[in-house]
Amino acid sequence: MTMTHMDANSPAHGSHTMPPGMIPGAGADRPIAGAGLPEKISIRNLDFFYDGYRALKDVSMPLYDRQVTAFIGPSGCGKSTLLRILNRMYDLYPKQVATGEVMLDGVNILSPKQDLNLLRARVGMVFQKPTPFPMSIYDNIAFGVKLYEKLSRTEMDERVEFSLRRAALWEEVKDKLRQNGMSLSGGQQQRLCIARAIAVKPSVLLLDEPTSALDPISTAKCEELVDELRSDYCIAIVTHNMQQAARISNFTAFMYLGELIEFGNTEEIFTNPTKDKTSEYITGRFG
Ligand SMILES: Nc1ncnc2c1ncn2[C@@H]1O[C@H](COP(=O)(O)OP(=O)(O)OP(=O)(O)O)[C@@H](O)[C@H]1O
Repeated sequence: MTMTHMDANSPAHGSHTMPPGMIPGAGADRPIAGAGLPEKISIRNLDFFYDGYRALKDVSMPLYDRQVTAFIGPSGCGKSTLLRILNRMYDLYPKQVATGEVMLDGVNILSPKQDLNLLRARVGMVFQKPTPFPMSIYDNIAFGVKLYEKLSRTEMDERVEFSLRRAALWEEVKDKLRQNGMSLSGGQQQRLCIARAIAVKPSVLLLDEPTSALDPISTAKCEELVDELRSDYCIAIVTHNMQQAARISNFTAFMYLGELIEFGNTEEIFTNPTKDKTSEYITGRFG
């Protein structure tokens, strides 16, 4: 695959007829890293406001299918805000508004017509702190599934096993499925949350600093898991840990003060960034 840079800092002019692998307004619409890969999500001219405060400014970027994209940047640059838009988490708060387009499989999920329950099944989210429900390991998984599907007992058993296996937790919990999910270790709880997200058959997984509350061994396990999951899902991960971004992502988006400064192939971003700001950040000169 030929990797070239894009100029994500250029003003974007939304076009709906852009060939795949081009970003509207990216320089002279040059090909970008990942050209030719299928875009699961296309973010176009996205602005976000917290009660009038503009936290995201004209962000445009692709999230490729079966690839991991890391959002990096200093505290407050808008990483979590961007992630939370991708499953319309912000909709819970009346004074938070997104404008622009977030196309998921070609459909704008920012549209008021978007069914939010359906969206959140297709776009699963895992938070920084493990958040198992205060119920059994089995029910932690089954609870969400029941909201969307009517499964027989056998089918549900199979779904629970499938999800726990996929989250690399099955071997550790298969003999104690009726035990409370809160009794697991932090790392196991986080994998349970990943299993819970997987159980409703999403195609996108959003991970908001999923390892920042974990010890090094649990972190390594979680990173291995992300590596395995990339073959089936489009994954976006917010991380403060640049080594982690370099280890596990295929693409990296560097953000600063609500703007997307640079997007590209992770190796290129870390070894040969095009923007001074990116270079300053990844070499630890600020942030
Ligand atoms: N609920 C809120 N109300 C008002 N402003 C907010 C709210 N949440 C975030 N912001 C502001 O939006 C901007 C982006 O915040 P966001 O949490 O997305 O940044 P971040 O890059 O994820 O930061 P961190 O790495 O510290 O988690 C910041 O200026 C922040 O102060």
